[in-house]
Order: sequence, then structure tokens, then C-alpha cells
Amino acid sequence: MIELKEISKKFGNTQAVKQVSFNVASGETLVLLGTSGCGKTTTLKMINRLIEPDAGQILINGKNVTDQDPDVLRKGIGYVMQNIGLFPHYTIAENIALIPDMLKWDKAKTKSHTKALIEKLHLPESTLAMYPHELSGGQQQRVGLARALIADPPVLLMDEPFGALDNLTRTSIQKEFKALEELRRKTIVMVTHDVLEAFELADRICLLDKGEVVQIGTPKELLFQPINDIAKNFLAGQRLVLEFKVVNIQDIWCYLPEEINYEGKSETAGLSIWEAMESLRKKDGDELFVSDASNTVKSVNFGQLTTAFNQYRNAQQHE
Ligand SMILES: Nc1ncnc2c1ncn2[C@@H]1O[C@H](COP(=O)(O)OP(=O)(O)OP(=O)(O)O)[C@@H](O)[C@H]1O
Repeated sequence: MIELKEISKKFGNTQAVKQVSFNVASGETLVLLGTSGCGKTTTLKMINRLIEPDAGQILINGKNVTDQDPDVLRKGIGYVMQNIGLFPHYTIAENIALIPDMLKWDKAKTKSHTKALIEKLHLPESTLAMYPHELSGGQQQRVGLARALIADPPVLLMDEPFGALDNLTRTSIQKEFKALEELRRKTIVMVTHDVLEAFELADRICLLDKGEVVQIGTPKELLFQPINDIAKNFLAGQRLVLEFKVVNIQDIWCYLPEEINYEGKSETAGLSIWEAMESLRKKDGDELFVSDASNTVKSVNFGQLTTAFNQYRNAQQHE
């Protein structure tokens, strides 16, 4: 769906992006991850031609973006800007209606789409008549998302979409973001410097360093098969939490105790180790019942869970 072929960009003497190539499949979320200044935003902005590359090609659905009129191109690409970028003198409703107005939707259609969308994003209808400064950071971030989603573009570019939020608000908006059906069908390229956020939301991660791609892979691949020390060190600080989040019960199934006969309520094996630990903690250390796709049930306590996890981890490291 989106294809970058050896894209480069220099600003004066600064090589911001150097021969970056990647593909994003239809419906996939690719996260561009890396430290400040590694070229994430520049790469993102070249996709919708806010910045023109010096070399290389960008194709969307096989069509070179440079062959398309930038305004027409951008109508099919939702864009959530860094620092939200709402227009201060427009009401929230007017901010959301920018693209629909450009597309010449009739007012009733814009109004009904806006109402439906803000409800899904947990924004009260009363905010529509307000101005951006009257909203909290989290609410503004939701408006930014609504503005990018209103015309249902197949491609969405997001630059640090949750960057302006405190950790708690950030976690809750990330959860809503993941659950939003509007986003499931979309091809998304998202920029973040936050490793946990990247792992939470990405199908695949493209790790950048000094304008170059270090590694592209699923969160699991980056964690368990880092290509070099740069990739390894980038995740080092949060390695254990990341492992608890990406490994699930199904992955460690063969290391868990024998199956049991149990017909009561059980959790699915898609549960991450992190979620399983949370459930066990809430149960005050009692057993957790988990079932896999063939409805085989196993009972697991905290000790068995951590032992099985460690066995899985050792096996990955020796692969
Ligand atoms: N318009 C510009 N003029 C000059 N230099 C620029 C310009 N835009 C970006 N750069 C430089 O290019 C490099 C990459 O910048 P870019 O904004 O793409 O990085 P980033 O990874 O998105 O960083 P951040 O997370 O801080 O936004 C940096 O060294 C930056 O200073």
C-alpha cells in the first residue's frame, strides 16, 4: 500500500533521512521509532509531500506521490500533527469540518458524521461549540484524531499523536485508539519516541537512528532478535516490561502445567503475560484458568507463570 524506496533528505549539511526504505501493508500500523532528531517526522512528512525528498521514490497503491497534486493527495491521507495543531479561532466543530468542507460535503452530512465520531472518541457534544483553548490536552488530542478521521481516509499519518499528554491520559487514549473500529481498516504510519507506545500500537516497528533504518520488524522480533547493539540498547531500559507485554499465554503454552478438566469461566490464551499477572494480582494470587483455541484449559498460578515465561525466554535467546 505504502512503499518508500531509498528516500533521502538533507537540510543544509544535516542528513536528516538517508536511504530509508520500507513497505506498509494495507491495514497495517507501522511505527517509526527513534530518539529525537533521528528523522522520524521528516520521513512522515515526505509521505504526504509536506517535505519533498532529495532522492528516492514514495508510492501509495503503486502510484508515485510526486505525480499527484499535493492537495488531492492529502485529501486521501489523514494527518495528526505533532502538538495537535488545531486552529485557535475556529470552534471544535469548524476544526473537524475542515476536510469535509474542502470535499464539499453538505452541512447535514458533516454534522451527523461529526456527532457519531466525537461520541466514539468520548467527547461531549457540548465541546463542538467551544474553542480549542477551552478543552483539556486530552480532549484536544481527541479532536485532532476526529479531524483526521472524519473523511475516512484509507491512510493515516500520525506524528506523536499522544505526545502532549500525561502518562495516565496517554494510556487511556491509547486503549481507546486501539479499540476504534475506524482505525482497524486503515494503513497507519505513526511517529513516536516512546518505546512502550510503539510496542502497544505497532504491527511492525521501524527503528531509525541518525536518519537510517536500523531494523524493521514486529515488536517480538525487535525484542528477541535485535539486529545489532543499537537495536538492543534502544530497548534495554524497558526490556522486561516489553517482554511481559508482547509474550502471551499461547506463546508459553507448552511450558505451562498439564491441561485440566474445567468447564467454568476461563481467560483466552491471547492474554499477555502482563495481563495475566494483573488478573492474578486482582485474584490475590489465586489460580487463573486459561484456554487455548481448541478449548483446552490449564490452571496457572504466579510461580508457574513466571517459570514458564523464563523457559520461553531462554528458548528464544538460544534460537
Ligand atoms: N526544516 C528543517 N531545517 C533544517 N533542519 C531540519 C529541518 N527539519 C528537520 N531538521 C533536522 O533534521 C533532523 C531530523 O529531524 P526530524 O524532525 O525528522 O527528527 P525527529 O526524529 O522527528 O525528531 P523529534 O522526535 O525531535 O521530532 C534533525 O537534525 C533536525 O534538526
